Amino acid sequence: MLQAARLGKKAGGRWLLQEIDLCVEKGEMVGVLGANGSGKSTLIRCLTGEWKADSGEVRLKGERIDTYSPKERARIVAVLAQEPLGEIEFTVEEVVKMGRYPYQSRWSWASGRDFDVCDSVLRQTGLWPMKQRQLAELSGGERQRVAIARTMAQEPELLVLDEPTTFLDIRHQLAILDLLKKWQSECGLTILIVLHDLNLAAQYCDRLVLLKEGRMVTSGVPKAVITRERIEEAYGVTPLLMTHPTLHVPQVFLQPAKEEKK
Ligand SMILES: Nc1ncnc2c1ncn2[C@@H]1O[C@H](COP(=O)(O)OP(=O)(O)OP(=O)(O)O)[C@@H](O)[C@H]1O
Repeated sequence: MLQAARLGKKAGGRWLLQEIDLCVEKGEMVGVLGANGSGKSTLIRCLTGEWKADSGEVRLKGERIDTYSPKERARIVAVLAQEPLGEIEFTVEEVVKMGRYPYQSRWSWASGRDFDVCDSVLRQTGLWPMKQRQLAELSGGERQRVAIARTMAQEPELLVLDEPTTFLDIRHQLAILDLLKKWQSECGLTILIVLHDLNLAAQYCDRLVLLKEGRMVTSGVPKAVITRERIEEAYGVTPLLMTHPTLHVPQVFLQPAKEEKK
């Protein structure tokens, strides 16, 4: 579905990203991890064609990403950026309908299918009861759910999300990740997701990619990536690791720095 070879990005006279080789297979959920400033958003921007790479290349379904028109690309890839939706003057339903723009031409606005898809997405995301409300009236977490619903209405083959759970409480974090997982298994959706929560990443992702200072430290199944050595290397903290009692994936426990004995 998505492939990067020796990908690099430069800005302000330095390399933000270097030598990234990555392959995301159809139907996989791949998590991108790394400390603040390690290059996760830069990687996402280059992989989705928002930024042009300065070295290497990105291929989407075998074709170079820069050969797609924006509308062609939007029928394959939906992106949920890190910046939340602002307090724009639209209703929830209107924002979700914006997700249908790649399927509409100048001459044909919304069709019956566009309405059906939007209704189904509003119901699946629990937004149906608030569909007539103005976005400006919603909480940050509710607005985030609307943003996710808009990407779902786009019916992409590849969904790219940059920290989608940031503003959500634990119930809504799980609800959104469960919804993504259901969508992945029922429709063969491919997901690339930046997550700060290592435990959720281990629970939901098939594979993980760990970045440090713009380079890939390691990639692989959660058990291979979330190890004491790798976490220490990437984040500079020493975690306690245990295995999740039912899911059998690694889980990270943090501990305060020990005070020196006087
Ligand atoms: N347009 C830009 N010009 C110059 N430097 C940039 C630009 N955008 C990002 N950077 C720098 O590139 C590095 C990686 O930034 P990026 O946003 O990709 O990190 P991140 O891993 O997503 O961080 P966070 O977890 O804080 O969101 C940072 O040092 C950042 O300051």
